[in-house]
Amino acid sequence: MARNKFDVDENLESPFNIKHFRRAMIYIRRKKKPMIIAFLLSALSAAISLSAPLIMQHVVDVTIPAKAKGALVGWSALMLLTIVVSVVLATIRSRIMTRVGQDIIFDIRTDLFKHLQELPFKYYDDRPQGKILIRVVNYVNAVSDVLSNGIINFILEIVNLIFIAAFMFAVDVRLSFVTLAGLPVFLGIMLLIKNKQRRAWQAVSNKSSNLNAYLQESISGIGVTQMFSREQRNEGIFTRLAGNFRTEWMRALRYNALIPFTVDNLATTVMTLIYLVGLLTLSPQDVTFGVILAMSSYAARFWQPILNLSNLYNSFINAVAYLERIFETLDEPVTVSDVPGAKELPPARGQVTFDDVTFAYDPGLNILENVSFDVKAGESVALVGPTGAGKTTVVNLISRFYNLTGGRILIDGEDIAGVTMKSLRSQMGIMLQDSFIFSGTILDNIRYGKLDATEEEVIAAAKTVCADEFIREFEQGYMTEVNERGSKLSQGQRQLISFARTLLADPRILILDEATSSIDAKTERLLQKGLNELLKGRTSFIIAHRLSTVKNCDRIMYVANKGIAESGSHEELLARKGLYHRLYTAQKMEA
Ligand SMILES: Nc1ncnc2c1ncn2[C@@H]1O[C@H](COP(=O)(O)OP(=O)(O)OP(=O)(O)O)[C@@H](O)[C@H]1O
Repeated sequence: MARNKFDVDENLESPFNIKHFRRAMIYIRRKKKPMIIAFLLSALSAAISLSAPLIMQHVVDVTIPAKAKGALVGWSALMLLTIVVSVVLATIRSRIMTRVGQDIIFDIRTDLFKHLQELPFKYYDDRPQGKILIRVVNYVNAVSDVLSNGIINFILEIVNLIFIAAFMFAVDVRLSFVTLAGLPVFLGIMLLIKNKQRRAWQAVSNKSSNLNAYLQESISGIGVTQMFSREQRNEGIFTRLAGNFRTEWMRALRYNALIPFTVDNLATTVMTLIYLVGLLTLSPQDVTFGVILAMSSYAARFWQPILNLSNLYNSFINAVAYLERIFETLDEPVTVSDVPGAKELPPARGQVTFDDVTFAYDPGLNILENVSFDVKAGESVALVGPTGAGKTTVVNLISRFYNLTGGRILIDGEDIAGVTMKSLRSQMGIMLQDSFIFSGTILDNIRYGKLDATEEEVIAAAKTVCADEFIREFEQGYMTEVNERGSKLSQGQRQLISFARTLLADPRILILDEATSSIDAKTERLLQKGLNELLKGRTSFIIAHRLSTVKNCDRIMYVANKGIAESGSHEELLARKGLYHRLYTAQKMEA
């Protein structure tokens, strides 16, 4: 059951959690060196630019009244130099930090992808793909700047603030307190909106996730949409989801905009107060024009880092909404994995035993109950039965795509729960009805079964399963580029490629799930020869609705009522005149 359908929001985690940032530090710490360099460059650049008001004060109060033209030129040149140096330093820092930001994106994304590759089928069963994609692509992008520049700028703005305050207090203590008077008001407003703002950004992340999920689903199902002329209806759904996103975005921005608005107004009020208090206390010994000028410049500078800090705070709040989703994915347990001390499954002979196996996808809803059977090495077994009876489930369990609810599955007497996944799956070949084709050449796609296979081996495998002929008909032959999911190829062609891929992998246990259903009768007859080659000496499980394709199997198991209702050879089952007999006669009559 899909836990997070495209129009169902993912649960919001309620309390604000600083642990997400602490955890993000793992990525940031790896970039400690360039970040320290960037920080020092910024601090230097800030300190240099801070000396400008002091120069200005000296020029207004001393150099100009003394009419010292030479000194004036000297001070002007120094001022220019401070500007040039701070710009150069800022540029170098920006280069370093862009790289750091990209490195952090790279690291998080690689970790996410690695983890996603290990997550069990159950994880993918439960959520729309679009909601997974958005985490790896968009969310990681969204947090990169905060985790790189954001951190540096945060420290820098604090240092900047301390510097400015120190310079300010050095010039005039009274006027400095006037400048600080706006701070409590500002902090009060921040505290008031903090939680609402965070929830608003969480809602934005949910709505963009929903939108993405629907978009992804719509693109995947475009054929069905057009066939059933559902375009208008889908457009309506999309518009609704896009509208939800817009509404939440606007709401979140309202909170964000409130902060600079407050800062701007406070800064203006403070400046006015400085002029007012300054002019009221103006005296040649105490508050000179130079002091007022320097103080108003510092006051403007003092509120600038506060504005920057509040903008950074906005970005942090926004990033938390994304970080919690990213870490949630990284924390998703790999429930189907190697147990501690898992051993290698030795090269298998191929005996498969189900020992009292019970299985449920969703707790309490058993699909198989207390199923036991034993398949000898090299035996070919057909699984037949009504739709939804559990045939695919049986073969998915042999490959350990899911954990059992009860019982054991043994290969050559070895419980598959105790062997490494790699050693187990490398000995199994699975061919599904929807053979997946990756973007790349046909050659690459076949070679997927054995990465070090030579071109000759690939061609030999293709020949065995009768794929060689159609591949050569393409202008580029084996080098023909196919798109993701193989949309350039017919379903049957995709299956033949997948047959070749599996043959190349040379598995001991073979699973064919409706693998021949899309191949026409003529090709299937041709393929039968290849298929016989493929099956030779291997244990095989063949799921097929077309009974004509499985009657030669050593054993036929009729899956029904949460277990194996009938088992025997074609002849035996026909003689029994039970479920299989009924199904077979029904199909014969249809033919
Ligand atoms: N990922 C899943 N999550 C929850 N339930 C599932 C999942 N996959 C299958 N099921 C349910 O398990 C039951 C058995 O499904 P399974 O695919 O094994 O049947 P099948 O016999 O192979 O069917 P078919 O002949 O149509 O391919 C069905 O009732 C199905 O609804």
